[in-house]
Amino acid sequence: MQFSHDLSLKELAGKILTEPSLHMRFLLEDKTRCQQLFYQGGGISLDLSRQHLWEDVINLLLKKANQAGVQEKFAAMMAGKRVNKSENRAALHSAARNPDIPLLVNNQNIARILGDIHEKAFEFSNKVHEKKICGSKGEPFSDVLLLGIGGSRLGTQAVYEALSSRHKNLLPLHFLSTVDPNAFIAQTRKLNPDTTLVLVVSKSFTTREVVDINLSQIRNWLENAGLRASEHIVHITGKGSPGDRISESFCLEVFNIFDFIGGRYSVTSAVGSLPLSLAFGPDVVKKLLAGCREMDIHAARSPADQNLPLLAALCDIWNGDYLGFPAFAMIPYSAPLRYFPAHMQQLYMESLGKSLTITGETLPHDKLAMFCFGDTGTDAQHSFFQMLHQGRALAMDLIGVLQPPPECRQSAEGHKAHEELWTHLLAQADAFALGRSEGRPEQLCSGNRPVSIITLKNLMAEDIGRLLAFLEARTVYAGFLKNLNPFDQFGVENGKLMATELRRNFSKSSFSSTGTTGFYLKALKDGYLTFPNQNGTQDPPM
Ligand SMILES: O=P(O)(O)OC[C@H]1O[C@H](O)[C@H](O)[C@@H](O)[C@@H]1O
Repeated sequence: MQFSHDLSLKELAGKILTEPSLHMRFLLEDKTRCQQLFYQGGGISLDLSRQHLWEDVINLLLKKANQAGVQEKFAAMMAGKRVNKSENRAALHSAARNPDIPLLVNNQNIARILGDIHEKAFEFSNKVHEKKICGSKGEPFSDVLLLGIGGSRLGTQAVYEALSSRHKNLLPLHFLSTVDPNAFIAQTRKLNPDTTLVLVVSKSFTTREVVDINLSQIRNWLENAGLRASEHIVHITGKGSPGDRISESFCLEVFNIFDFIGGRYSVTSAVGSLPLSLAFGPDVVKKLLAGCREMDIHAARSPADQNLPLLAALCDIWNGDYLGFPAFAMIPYSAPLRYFPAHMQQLYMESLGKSLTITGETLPHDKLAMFCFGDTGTDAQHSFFQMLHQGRALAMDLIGVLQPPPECRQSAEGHKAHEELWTHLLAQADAFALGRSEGRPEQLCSGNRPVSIITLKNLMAEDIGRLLAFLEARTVYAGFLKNLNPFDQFGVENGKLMATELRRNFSKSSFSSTGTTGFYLKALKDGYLTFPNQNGTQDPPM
């Protein structure tokens, strides 16, 4: 790429979109380039060869990272500095996986405090498994129902599903998040209240859906079955929250989480360690934490040009801010990873969905973070991939798992299925990159879509920990590169405030709310029988 010397990232981006010789199909012919863009670290690999990258671009991106001081900021985060400026808090999710290395913040060893809570969770889980803690009728627990939403549910569910494929499930976990009564009915229908342990996970313990509606429905469900609800309910909540200051007559046990670990970063706090140790036993959780720790160390200590989460974040900045891709799709070619895209949606978009920098500048529209969405392969190929091949171009993350499930060792069909899965992953990666230049006009594909391939060795707890911590560190690095605060979420508050006002109107039967909102409130108040209409009059009952 001779001409690229002395050009800025913006000028290079302009060339990429107009210069035919820079099409991915030519870049991929350069084997040395491909080797250089294949990275390993923290127990995973990251293949950036199908990105619009070559040495000069990488160097300019690394220079940008250096100027922004992102590695210093990352180190400050891990050391407990108050990197969450708007809330004046530290962001110490990494301390939750490193209990043996003291981390002193305000004369308190935070790592030990978090480690002791894990120990308490492990002890509690062991007692449940040993049937020393049972339901109020004396029956051993057979199921765990987790009430929680957003960061208090998504990460744990993603990890639970992933671990279920390789680790023995001692107790099944069920999840109830939304306030929709259909969800409550569907979940409780399949559970026996006598043998159900309920974990209420809410950092604030003020989230209406969880602690006001679903928890009271669950209490009634337990009490109507003749049980003492308090002996079936455990709180996982913020230190000092309303759920922490509760008397023993209300719940069996309280496990604390802290304001220095945000919800979407909280899987490796008690938010995940208690449900996951109930589900798989403490040893599996310890391995999950060890996998996270390995990636945390890689993310904190590797030089920038070998640092996988930082390189992935730089790629996000390059694709979004310079090349103008509006979104990236995360596609795990692995059914057990099916909830990771949902977890990443919250992690990435709640962390980076902001337009004001830490220093108060407004980001221009074309510098806002990309959307993130996803689904599993090969299913996604048969739903929305058509658009990605020939419609609006996006960036893609394809995630593959090297080793097939152990059951496949004895089965030729199983091996064949695993190879077929990888064939699809690689075929899609190449199809997005190379496109199709021969055939009828409607068959042509322009290609040149950026794709990263992330590979895990297996789906053991350590592998899942590495992936989890990689996604977290990549998100944090992207936030630091954009000079955003990746740890607050004030936008979410606005919807909550609006709901408070509507709830008030609803209870006063006041239907003068904005626009058509009053029509809906009235229709609901009228007994759910009619569609809302403009006149406030009733349509005939359905
Ligand atoms: O754990 P809770 O306090 O119930 O909060 C649950 C969720 O609430 C809000 O929607 C926040 O935006 C999320 O970050 C948080 O994870």
